[in-house]
Amino acid sequence: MTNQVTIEHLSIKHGDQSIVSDLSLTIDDGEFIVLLGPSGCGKSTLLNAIAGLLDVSEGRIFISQKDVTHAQPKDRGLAMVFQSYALYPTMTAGENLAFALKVAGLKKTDIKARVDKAAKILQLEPLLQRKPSQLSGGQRQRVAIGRALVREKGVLLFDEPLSNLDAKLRTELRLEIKKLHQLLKNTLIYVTHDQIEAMTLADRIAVMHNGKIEQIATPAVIYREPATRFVAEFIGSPAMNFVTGEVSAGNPASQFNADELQLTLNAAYPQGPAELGIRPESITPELDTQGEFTLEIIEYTGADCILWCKNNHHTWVVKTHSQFPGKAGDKLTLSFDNSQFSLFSLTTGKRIYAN
Ligand SMILES: Nc1ncnc2c1ncn2[C@@H]1O[C@H](COP(=O)(O)OP(=O)(O)OP(=O)(O)O)[C@@H](O)[C@H]1O
Repeated sequence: MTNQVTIEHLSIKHGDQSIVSDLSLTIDDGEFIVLLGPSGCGKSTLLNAIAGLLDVSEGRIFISQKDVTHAQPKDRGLAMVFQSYALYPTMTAGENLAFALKVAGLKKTDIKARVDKAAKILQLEPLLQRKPSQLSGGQRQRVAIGRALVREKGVLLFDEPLSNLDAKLRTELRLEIKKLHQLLKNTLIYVTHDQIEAMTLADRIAVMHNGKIEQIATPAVIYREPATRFVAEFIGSPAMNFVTGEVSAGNPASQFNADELQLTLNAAYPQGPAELGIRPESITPELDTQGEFTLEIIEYTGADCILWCKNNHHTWVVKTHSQFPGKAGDKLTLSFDNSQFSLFSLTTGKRIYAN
């Protein structure tokens, strides 16, 4: 049986407020999908609807080709991991892992086999006798993940599982989740507002905004070819630079003209007003006493330097190597990579593609 998840024209309301509207999405068997978006965009609402924890107003949800739109959570063929762990505090880690299987009436030997297997995968064997209060945050979350694994469901849902952990533990557990997916190949739907988590874990990222999916694509496509201005600005740190101007004809390539920038593009694009977006690492700085840009601030981050450069009242954020010799007040020339940029419509915010 394949563990595909299909969502068709899903709408969810709270009172008369629309939280998710007409959303459709197909998640392939074994795929790792991350739902990413700013706070309040509806990610958890969508996940909870898939889990069966809230009612949907319109639309259908299919799991493994079965219509589960109105099915009980336990009958959907999925298991969920929550941000808050939700472990039973009076039970040991081992009892927490076994609990749902006991309730489901599994034989003792089967329960032990499944608990032992999950404990081995998650390196929980030495901790099985401890209560949650005797575990660290990372260990508790591993128990919570184990509790979902022992149920041996084809679809796993994760709701911001790492957000209660400190940065180092988050990185460690992120890797464990990735390994886990490579090993088990479950279909995995993972909610986060952390773009590093999304970029590193996902086969495809669904970027959400106001209850809709703005773009669903591989991390590389989301980063290099954002479909909308919103996605372009939301993904990447420091954020993409934007400048409003005019695309004019040129043969074979168009020209982009703004007060702050004139750039010959790499191909012919539809003429007219547009917004150009360019990532900080697609701009190359060079010290030049005759340069038109002034270096206002230089930030050293260890691996890189972030430069804040000004011309015509516009500030450009540039990412360069950590050995860059400039200092505040220096004059610069900036070279803009004309193969690594995005153009957006000023009216719709949608990406403008070459003719
Ligand atoms: N029970 C509820 N009643 C009314 N409004 C709700 C309810 N639950 C959520 N909302 C609203 O629905 C919207 C989406 O919430 P949701 O929790 O899905 O967002 P999210 O993208 O997961 O955000 P976060 O990252 O902050 O968890 C928010 O505006 C929220 O205020």
